[in-house]
This record gives sequence, C-alpha cells and structure tokens, in this order.
Amino acid sequence: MRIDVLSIFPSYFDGLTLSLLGKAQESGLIDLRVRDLRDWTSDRHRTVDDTPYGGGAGMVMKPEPWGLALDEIAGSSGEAPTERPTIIFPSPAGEVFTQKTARALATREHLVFGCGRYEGIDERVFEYASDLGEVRLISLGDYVLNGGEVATMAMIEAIGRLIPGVVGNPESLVEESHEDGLLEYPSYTKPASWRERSVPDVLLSGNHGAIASWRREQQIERTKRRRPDLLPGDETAPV
Ligand SMILES: N#Cc1c(-c2ccc3ccn(Cc4ccc(CN5CCOCC5)cc4)c3c2)n[nH]c1N
Repeated sequence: MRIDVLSIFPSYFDGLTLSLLGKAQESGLIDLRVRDLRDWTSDRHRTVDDTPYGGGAGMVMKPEPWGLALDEIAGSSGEAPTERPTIIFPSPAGEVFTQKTARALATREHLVFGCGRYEGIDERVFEYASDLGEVRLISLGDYVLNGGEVATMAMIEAIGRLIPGVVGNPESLVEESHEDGLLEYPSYTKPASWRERSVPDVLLSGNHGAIASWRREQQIERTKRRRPDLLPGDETAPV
C-alpha cells in the first residue's frame, strides 16, 4: 500500500518510522510518503492560508497549494496505478472513523491523507479532489482537534496494522475490541497472584472450552456496561 500524507507539519509523522509501521516500511509492505504542503507554494512566505470569504474568525487554507499538490500526488503521476487513490481529509464534519472504516481502507492500494489546519480547507479543494479519486471526509470522533495530523496518525496506524504481514500474529487481530462488534475480554499474565489479586481460576484450568465461554461472557458483560450502543437491539441476542 502506498500512503501519501500532505501536511504543513510533516514532522508530526516521524513517529510512524517506529515499531510495526516502521518495519512495514522497511519491508516494503507500506510505502509512506510525507510531504510538506508548503512545497507547493510560490511566494516568499510560503503562504497556505487566507481570511474567510463572508467573514468569521480564523483563517482558511488556500486552494492553490492543495490543487498543485494533489495533481502531483493523486493525479497521473507517471506511475501506473491500477486504481484511483482514496483521498481522505480528516474533518470535524466527517463520517466517524470506525474499525469497519479501517478494514475497508486497508484493502485500497493508494491512500492520500490531506491534513488541514486553521479553520479548515477551502471547500473547492474537496470538489476538485473528487476528480482525482474517491474523497472521504473522516472524523476521529466528536471532539475538536487543532488539525488533521493526529487523526491521520491514528487512521494510518489502525489501517496499517490490518495489512497482511504488518502484525506478526494475525490471530491477534481477530479477538480485539470492535473486531467482532464487542469489546475485548480482560487479559492477564504472570504472576498468578499479584498484590493479593489473583488471575481468574478458569484461565489456569487448562479447560479451553470453559476459557472460551468465560471470555465471551466477559466481552458481552463489558460491552453492556461500557458500550451498550455497540449491542444489537436485543441485548440478549448472540452477537
Ligand atoms: N479528524 C478530525 C477532527 C478534527 C479536525 C480535523 C481537521 C482539521 C483541520 C483544522 N481543524 C481545526 C478545526 C477545529 C474546529 C472546526 C469547527 N469550526 C466550526 C465553526 O466554528 C469554528 C470551529 C474547524 C477546524 C481540524 C480539526 N477535529 N476533531 C476531529 N475528530
């Protein structure tokens, strides 16, 4: 998978060279290219923002640098892509990012993330980008960030770990929170007793059937308690 990131703070993404995603880049599973949007400006101050038409607080990102950058990155950049890119703009006004979104995006060959700042990006950029690829405005959640970089980091991690070969043991992807619509069961490791707290006996029993049942019960109980919104209408229905 090729992933392009456009940002006026490209060093935000230095962390993606670490750990599993760093190894995925070294092995060629992920081709991550982070670019500074200001590279597509032409004035001495490398200006990317201006005042909003119609008034209002703050500044809006100018369309010109975005158009030039997207032409080069998402347009026919000389390489023969087999599919048009998916161009993702993190936005407080976007669809909410979920594990289902991550799974769908992990199947794509080319993702482009456009990280806005200030009060956002000139709307015409989204319209223009839709001629270059599938445009998705995606929100990390119902809270306000200062720009798209943190959301992009989170999405790249959530998507990247689903790419075959990135996570060593694919089994570990199956029993995770949200993967089967439920929160994950509690985990324990040695010592069996720690500060007068013991590991549940069933986990020490060696009875794999009983362990599986206990874990499922824990998932359902936790989901009912912490995230009832994830449960189908009938809470007693098997998920
Ligand atoms: N993903 C994600 C995000 C973002 C996000 C993503 C991208 C950008 C680019 C600029 N910002 C700052 C910003 C904050 C608030 C607002 C709303 N305005 C409405 C009118 O009153 C002023 C405020 C706009 C722009 C961004 C925030 N926030 N929360 C998420 N889950």
